[in-house]
Amino acid sequence: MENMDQIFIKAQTLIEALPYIQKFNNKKVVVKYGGSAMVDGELQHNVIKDVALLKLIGMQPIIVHGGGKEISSWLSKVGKDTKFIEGLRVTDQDTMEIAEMVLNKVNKGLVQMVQQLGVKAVGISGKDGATLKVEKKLVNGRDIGYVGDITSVNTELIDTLIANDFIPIIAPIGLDENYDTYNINADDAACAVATAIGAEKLAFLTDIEGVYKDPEDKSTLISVLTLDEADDLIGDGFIGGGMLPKLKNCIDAVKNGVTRVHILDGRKEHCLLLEFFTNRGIGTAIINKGGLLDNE
Ligand SMILES: Nc1ncnc2c1ncn2[C@@H]1O[C@H](COP(=O)(O)OP(=O)(O)O)[C@@H](O)[C@H]1O
Ligand SMILES: CC(=O)N[C@@H](CCC(=O)OP(=O)(O)O)C(=O)O
Repeated sequence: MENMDQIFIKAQTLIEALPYIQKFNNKKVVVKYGGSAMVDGELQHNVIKDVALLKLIGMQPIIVHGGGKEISSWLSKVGKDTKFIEGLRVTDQDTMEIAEMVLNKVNKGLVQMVQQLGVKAVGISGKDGATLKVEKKLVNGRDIGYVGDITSVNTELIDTLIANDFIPIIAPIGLDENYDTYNINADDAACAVATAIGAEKLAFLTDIEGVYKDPEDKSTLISVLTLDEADDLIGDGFIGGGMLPKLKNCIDAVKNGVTRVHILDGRKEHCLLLEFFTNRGIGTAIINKGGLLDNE
């Protein structure tokens, strides 16, 4: 049984959250939920509970999800090799079909979890309502298949869902001008959506504490990165794998007016609540030089 001290600490935590709850009331926040932080069911339920809480206390959360690990696992089950170039999956037609099936499955699984908590959610992909239009993305001039570069975001469907109290849950698939299906890096999709809807916050949940100068050395975690510092880290080759598109998207999001962009460890219980509602910032915040830190 809880003693009075423990109950008092809980009450204090709620009071500490009050100014943030007021500040973010009715504000749109995009949560990019990466496949690396989806690896077990309990973890997913915890993340989804936090997002549902954001909604119930008056914020407008939008989830953009990945599922890269699950796509790779299904590709290997059917005996298909998978290859990444600069953090992007080389996507031929068969890979596209499997990626779409897996992302739709992940999407509906997340919808199910939100609904189970008594909060309304609708799962869509970028194809629905032509939300995400793309053109073929070239990597250093190289064609890597059906990988889309977002050319426009039609926010009509997202806005309608928010206006009707649903949490939109978006899978990173888009259509090109010929209505062909394209695979979109989920970080690209989250950044484009956050920018288009004028989100106040964008939080990337991944499987690492934040950006490290040296990922092998846990003492090199960077808590705040200005845009110039982030550019330098990329230029100096400190950033690899899936962190590369993520950090590039953080830079773009800040440049395009999203004031608070964070990379958080989605494996850490309640990382969203800790970042949003306490003055103990966690993970890496990417800010404009001179920009306010999240919880200032
Ligand atoms: N400098 C760095 N700091 C942090 N992570 C890095 C860095 N360089 C490469 N990474 C890798 O990027 C990964 C995160 O990207 P990714 O696996 O695509 O996540 P998600 O599926 O959440 O989008 C980390 O697990 C880490 O291995
Ligand atoms: C083009 C491209 O790379 N698309 C990604 C889409 C899913 C994704 O980005 O998932 P995570 O956020 O879990 O990495 C892929 O096929 O893996």
